[in-house]
Amino acid sequence: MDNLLDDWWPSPAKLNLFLHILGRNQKGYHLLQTLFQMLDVGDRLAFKLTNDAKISLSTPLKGVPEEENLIIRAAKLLQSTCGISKGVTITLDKHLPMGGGIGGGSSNAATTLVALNELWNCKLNNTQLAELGLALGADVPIFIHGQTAFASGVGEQIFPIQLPSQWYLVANPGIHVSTAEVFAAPELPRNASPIRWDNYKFEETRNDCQTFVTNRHPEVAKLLQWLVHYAPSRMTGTGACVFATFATEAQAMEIQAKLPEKWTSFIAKGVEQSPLKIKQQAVRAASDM
Ligand SMILES: C[C@@](CO)(OP(=O)(O)O)[C@H](O)COP(=O)(O)OP(=O)(O)OC[C@H]1O[C@@H](n2ccc(N)nc2=O)[C@H](O)[C@@H]1O
Ligand SMILES: Nc1ncnc2c1ncn2[C@@H]1O[C@H](COP(=O)(O)OP(=O)(O)O)[C@@H](O)[C@H]1O
Repeated sequence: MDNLLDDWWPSPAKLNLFLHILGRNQKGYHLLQTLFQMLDVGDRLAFKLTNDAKISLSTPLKGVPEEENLIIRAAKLLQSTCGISKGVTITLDKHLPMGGGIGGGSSNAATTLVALNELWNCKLNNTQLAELGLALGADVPIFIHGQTAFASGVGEQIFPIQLPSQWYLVANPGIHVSTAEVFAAPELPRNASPIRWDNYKFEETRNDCQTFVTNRHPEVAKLLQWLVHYAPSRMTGTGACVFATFATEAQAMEIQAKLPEKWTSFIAKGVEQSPLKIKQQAVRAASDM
């Protein structure tokens, strides 16, 4: 792990170990039950404060205009909410595939809110930060709380849990799936019965977006068929990434070594507390000293 007090702030990935769609709210957003598994790997961001009010990103993302980048949007939202006169230049070290269902954009937004809350001394608590973050994306609150958790509502009602230690091989079919496009599909099932968290078993759950996405994108179906031969596997979020579950890192590495080269992949450990939460606690402890 990086030095907890260096300039980098982690921006980890998540998996949805299952995703059930229960219905829709008045705004048309889907009401879900899901299990967010925090991972120990992801992007990282660094923040250099400036004395003018300008907010900029020194590492633009291809295909994402600066004003639409969730990092810039998060920084501007916090700056205006807290009446901050300082600015910041942000550096993004991007590793996570975009549009993969592993939450990269939402995680980047959450890391920006958490880091700048400390660096600008805004003094918001995590509940307030999560409320702000929800305006940027449904997945931002879970990354602010930074804990593996069951979630309901649009993902903002969070119930942290402990899972047995697990390793994941996360594979990318090389395509980008739009969340908005999946949720706009008329054929998506939207009538799941609520499950009780204390009865959770992976094999009794599913991802309600998976059939639609695998029908629409045969490459996701092929990848899933390949992985499921070796380990329990499923699509995460609205895709396109797929994960396979293992008890040890060595088992995950063994299957990764067999994965056809056309599919990229990474191995991650499932963690109870995200690297961002651990960094936030370390920075707060250091400033209390
Ligand atoms: C479905 C999930 C599960 O983790 O996965 P991925 O996007 O990571 O795959 C998320 O809740 C996604 O959250 P996020 O990616 O932040 O979505 P948003 O930007 O808020 O929404 C994009 C669009 O998807 C639709 N949307 C999103 C979330 C939701 N619960 N119901 C919806 O109908 C809305 O049309 C919205 O305009
Ligand atoms: N900082 C960012 N990182 C990644 N994607 C971003 C970012 N800011 C805006 N986006 C936009 O959000 C979309 C979804 O990205 P991402 O969160 O990685 O996927 P998903 O929601 O499927 O996990 C991207 O295709 C991109 O257009």
